Amino acid sequence: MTSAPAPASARGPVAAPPSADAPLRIGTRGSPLALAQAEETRRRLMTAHDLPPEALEIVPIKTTGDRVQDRALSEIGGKGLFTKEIEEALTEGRIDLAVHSMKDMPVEQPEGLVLTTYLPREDPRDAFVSLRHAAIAALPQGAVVGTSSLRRRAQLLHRRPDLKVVEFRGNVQTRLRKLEDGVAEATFLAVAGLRRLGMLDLAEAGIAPEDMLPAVAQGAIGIEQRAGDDVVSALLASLNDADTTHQLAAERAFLAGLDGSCRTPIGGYATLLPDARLRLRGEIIRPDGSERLATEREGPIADAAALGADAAAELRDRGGVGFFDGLG
Ligand SMILES: NCc1[nH]cc(CCC(=O)O)c1CC(=O)O
Repeated sequence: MTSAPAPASARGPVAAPPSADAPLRIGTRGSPLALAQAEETRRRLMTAHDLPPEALEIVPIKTTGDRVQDRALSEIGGKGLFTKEIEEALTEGRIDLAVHSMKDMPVEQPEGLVLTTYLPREDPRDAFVSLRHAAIAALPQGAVVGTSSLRRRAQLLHRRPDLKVVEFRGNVQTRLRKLEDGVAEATFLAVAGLRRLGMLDLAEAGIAPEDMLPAVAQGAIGIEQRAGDDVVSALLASLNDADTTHQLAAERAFLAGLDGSCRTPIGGYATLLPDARLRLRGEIIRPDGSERLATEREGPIADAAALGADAAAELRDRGGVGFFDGLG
């Protein structure tokens, strides 16, 4: 027996808007930065749908990356460290959507989950943070710099092979204390994170992308949901930023083409041009900074992903097998 396609409401009565009794649950990491990003998402949903704050519940979730504080992130392994537990909660229906720093998101999502919404991107640049020095160029010979990012480490050593890089983990407050304690002369943080935390005054000016190419998706917040959850899709639809979507399509295709993970120093940043075009800059750097390979693509935004994949293929060929070997 055949039947007509099920109407959209076949899953039950037409969903009521989120309310204090049945709030929309927003999953996030519990760090101050992650909570600020979840709050921004909540504010945007409240404004877009005229909802009271109680209709949107923020649910903090601890991830492996939050739990493991004593080892370098690159040792524990790859991307997904900050997303796995949150995605499990989403799949199991304990939350309705998840807010992520796109920089920490693997290029592929687990079965049944989709990234549907990018908020307007914040400043993508890295910030130089130091209590004594104004910029990288002002650091004395042999100075110690703290970072846990393989990309920043490799980029820095490429420019300044004399510097010594030490592992620097923890949240912004922890890292600042380390600077005060003299563990390092300087560190780097994303301008976007500092701004969202209201701590931008800590940083000297952001570093121009020409001098330190940002990580793929740095500064962008993405919202993940269950595929086919029409209620959540409808609530999120008006929040998506088209420019950010095009930038990330190019950058994430570039990362995917390089099989990027936390273990690989990769920079990728796309900017929009007039006439619906886009420019992607990408680079790979050996972990010790000894070699940097860079490329650029320009084309219509409709080809964003193809431009990213093409740039990655070029660098893969030029770098050859083993380019990323030799992690210190
Ligand atoms: N890996 C941690 C992380 N993930 C996203 C940000 C910053 C915010 C952003 O890029 O949107 C940070 C901290 C930092 O790099 O300073």
